Amino acid sequence: MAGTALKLGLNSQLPPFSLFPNQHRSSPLTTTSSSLSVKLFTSKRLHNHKPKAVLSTEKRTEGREEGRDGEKYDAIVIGSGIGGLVAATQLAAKGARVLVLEKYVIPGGSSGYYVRDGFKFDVGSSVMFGFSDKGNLNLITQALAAVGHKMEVIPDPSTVHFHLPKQLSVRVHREYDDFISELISKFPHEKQGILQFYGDCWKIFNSLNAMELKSLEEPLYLFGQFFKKPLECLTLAYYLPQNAGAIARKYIKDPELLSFIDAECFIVSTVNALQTPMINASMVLCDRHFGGINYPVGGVGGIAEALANGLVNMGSEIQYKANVTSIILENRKAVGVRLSNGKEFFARKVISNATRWDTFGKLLKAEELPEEEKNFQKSYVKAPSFLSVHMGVKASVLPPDTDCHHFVLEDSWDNLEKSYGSIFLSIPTVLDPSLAPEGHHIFHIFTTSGIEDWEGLGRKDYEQKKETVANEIIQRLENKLFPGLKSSIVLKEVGTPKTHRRFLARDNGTYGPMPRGTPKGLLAMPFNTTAIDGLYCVGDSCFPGQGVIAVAFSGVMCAHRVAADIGLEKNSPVLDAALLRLLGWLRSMA
Ligand SMILES: NC(=O)c1ccc[n+]([C@@H]2O[C@H](COP(=O)([O-])OP(=O)(O)OC[C@H]3O[C@@H](n4cnc5c(N)ncnc54)[C@H](O)[C@@H]3O)[C@@H](O)[C@H]2O)c1
Ligand SMILES: CC(C)=CCC/C(C)=C/C=C/C(C)=C/C=C/C(C)=C/C=C/C=C(C)/C=C/C=C(C)/C=C/C=C(\C)CCC=C(C)C
Repeated sequence: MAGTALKLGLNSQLPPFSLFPNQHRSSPLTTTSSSLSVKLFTSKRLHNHKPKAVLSTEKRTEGREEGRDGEKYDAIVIGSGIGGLVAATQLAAKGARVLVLEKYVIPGGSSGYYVRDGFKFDVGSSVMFGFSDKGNLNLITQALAAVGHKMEVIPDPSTVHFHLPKQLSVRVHREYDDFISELISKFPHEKQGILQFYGDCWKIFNSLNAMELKSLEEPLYLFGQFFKKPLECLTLAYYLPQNAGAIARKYIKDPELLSFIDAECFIVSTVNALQTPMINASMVLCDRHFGGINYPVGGVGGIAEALANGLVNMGSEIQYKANVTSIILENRKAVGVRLSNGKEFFARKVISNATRWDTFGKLLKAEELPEEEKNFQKSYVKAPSFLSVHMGVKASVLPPDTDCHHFVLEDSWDNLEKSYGSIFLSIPTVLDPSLAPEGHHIFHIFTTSGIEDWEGLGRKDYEQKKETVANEIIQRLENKLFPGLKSSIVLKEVGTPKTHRRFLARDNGTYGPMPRGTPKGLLAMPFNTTAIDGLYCVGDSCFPGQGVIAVAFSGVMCAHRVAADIGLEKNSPVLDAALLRLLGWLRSMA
């Protein structure tokens, strides 16, 4: 096997991840061969699979990576975002032999990290759901446990502090009663409506939390759950096609409170409540109080490192700098992948953690877009990307008791969904000071921004525009929350949608799918199987959508469906065909 073999440990010296093209540092890893292989042959395979006869021609064998024992892999996963890694590790834990191919030099994708001058920055969100030690929805804890890892976490006393028009300030406390009391104190005339709306969210959350979470595309599991938990399943089926905004309007009349619920939804879906599926809204609006928001010690990047490490410990592999450029089809069945250096790998199943736009627009570019994907693209568009500013600041700029996460929308609710309209800010050093040099904090600021704003500019104009737009955002934060912010900055790096596109390999740098109009809840969202036999998708362009916890669930679902298809889990081909047809029909109704 080409490439350098190395062991990935939690404390391994990984190269700094950079979202920033101009300042990207070279690292020891970047000077080695074109694809790095991480292997550890410690655990025994739990089963044996016969290789498929279709791989026998000379041309196909040339450059083909043979698996250990001369077998090919059970599954290849394209990309090591949390969605891809959870699918891979869950499969490995079930006994499959998996190969993960990652374009970049470290795992994690949007949940990666990079280091600059002693500051360790999370690339994407620092708000972590699913990390508690109770219930069924702590999917990150469970994903790590499946490969023998547990991370130390720091409980966040609040999820987010909202700073909204007309000086409306709401802190989402970890304790549900504290949050509800604060909200009712701002809207006393809507006490009943508030209790009813959030009460409905709890009904859904409790149903989700009562279920064993596996693939909704696997009939034996799905029918089993209906049999074991009929009420919970019917509750979920009832809410599946509904959106949070419509339900909020049943109980609440005050437009400002409805706008607040829009903001609650916007921070997780980048759309307003009327377009946010009720199941997704309930998941986040309740889990933040049930399991709470918990920050992993050492930063979010540790999750992907631990999963990659666990994967290798289970006898599977991950290769970095492995840029998949196409999925190999044979008789319209996905049988392998080809890298930019011409190398080919073959497996029984191929799982793409690239977005659906990248998977069907680039990796399968020769293929006509399948009907199901056309329908997906009719229902969903690419959400805008982000402008992100990572800063190191002097600690003195923080007022006492500053919360870790903030959402700022100053003047008008009309700006909520506009580019640069609202500002997200995370200060993870409030929870974990080890991420910055002593006496300093990290500010990770981001705001929605479309790629069209950044294209067609010369190098100098692009750099200048980054500076101008970032400074405006910083000025707004200085005016609203942190007097003296500008003069406290010791390090600043600005990433644009182009940066996200380049380093995360996401079409237009998109944050994920966004409904084109008012969706029927989650009904139109595709699961993991695709119209191409042998090809599965995982990540945020699959059910249930954006969010680290959401893509972790898509990874769990994908691994279960793939495991059933390769005989590692029970399956029933007759029921499979019927359920997949039914689900396809339901999606076409949405
Ligand atoms: N700023 C942010 O907060 C931000 C930005 C974008 C996405 N997100 C969130 O991150 C999560 C996305 O997780 P995910 O698991 O779906 O995906 P991901 O984008 O995190 O990871 C995909 C991985 O696949 C790799 N990849 C893509 N194409 C490849 C190819 N052709 N060959 C090899 N590797 C390839 C990428 O390098 C990346 O590491 C979602 O929750 C999303 O909403 C957050
Ligand atoms: C199939 C049929 C037809 C029927 C059946 C019925 C049933 C049974 C159903 C079931 C269902 C289920 C199970 C479902 C599930 C779901 C889930 C789990 C979901 C989840 C979700 C999640 C989410 C969405 C999440 C998200 C999150 C996010 C996005 C986050 C983000 C964050 C950020 C951005 C940050 C912010 C920051 C600041 C403020 C600073």
